[in-house]
Amino acid sequence: MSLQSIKYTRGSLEILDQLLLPVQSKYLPVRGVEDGWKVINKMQVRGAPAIAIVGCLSLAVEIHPEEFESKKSLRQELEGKLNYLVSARPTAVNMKIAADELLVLANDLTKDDDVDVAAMKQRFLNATEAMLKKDIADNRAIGAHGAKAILQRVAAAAGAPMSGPVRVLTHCNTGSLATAGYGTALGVVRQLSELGKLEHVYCTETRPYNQGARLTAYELVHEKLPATLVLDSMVAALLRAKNVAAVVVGADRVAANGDTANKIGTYQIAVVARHHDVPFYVAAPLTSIDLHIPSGDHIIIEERPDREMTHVGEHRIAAPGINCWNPAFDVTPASLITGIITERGVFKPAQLKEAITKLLES
Ligand SMILES: CSC[C@H]1O[C@H](OP(=O)(O)O)[C@H](O)[C@@H]1O
Repeated sequence: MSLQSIKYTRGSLEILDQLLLPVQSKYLPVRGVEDGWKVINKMQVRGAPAIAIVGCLSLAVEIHPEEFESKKSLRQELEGKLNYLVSARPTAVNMKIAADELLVLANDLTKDDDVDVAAMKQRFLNATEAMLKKDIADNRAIGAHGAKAILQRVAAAAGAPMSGPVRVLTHCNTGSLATAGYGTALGVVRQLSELGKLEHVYCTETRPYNQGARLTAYELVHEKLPATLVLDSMVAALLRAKNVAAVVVGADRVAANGDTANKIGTYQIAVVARHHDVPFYVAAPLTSIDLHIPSGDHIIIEERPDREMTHVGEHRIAAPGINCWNPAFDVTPASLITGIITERGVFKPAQLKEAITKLLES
């Protein structure tokens, strides 16, 4: 069993085909941007951070063997292919943010007379490769901030100086299979476990792609964490019966006001959590936060093929001819979010824009 979603050395990229998990662990070669776009669009690799990393590394492996006649021609190639990669899936912002940052780098290097075209290509390759280590470091920081925030919140609610082990609920897959490693919301779960403070983690099935049943359960079993799979329809009954201390989920795009687009079903979990007075946290790196949009109303929600709902593999489970609505994400309003856990700290939605702006300026 492997939890490494991405295998990369300079000139070579492979991704773990997540459509085959948990039954088969198979790596696919990604030889360039066309392959990168396809494996992202087909969700053979998925997860907001992993999408950006695989997209950018697919460009890196494509340009690695190429010689460019000028910096201008290299920059033009980079811009066209980065924009193409952004189109693979519209909701997660990470690929767009990565593309914008790499284009700023390409423009700066184009203008720098002390940098020749070979050096410019090397600098670009270095920048894409740095995303792998940075993502894992960010996730460990998210895990630490998130575990501390949840334990402090639980202790305060109990009027106790410290919290004992807690039960948490998570949705979809936000672990090593959605990132370069460790995970975001699942990174918080891992950190709680490392602190000896994880009594139990519940993961939802997450229909129709079943990221929870197929991927999160795979990760949790692999690491022998105390975990139980629940159906998406069980969340209200779970929060009523099982003393869940907190909900922690991932994000695909967080708007400036804290509204958060995440896997379909997240919104109704947040509503149920509010009804049961269970704190609801979003765990997301700064690379998932889009300060360019004021609210969740501006987030494009990807709609995916009906077949993802009507079939499980080759087996039809829905009546032929029935209409389907298959949005891959929904938007949870900031009013239902207790805190947004990032690698730079935990922020209330109302604090987010000012706090992140200051961090980005510093
Ligand atoms: C850290 S992954 C963030 C996010 O991405 C997943 O969506 P998908 O599986 O469609 O790529 C899910 O919404 C996770 O919460």
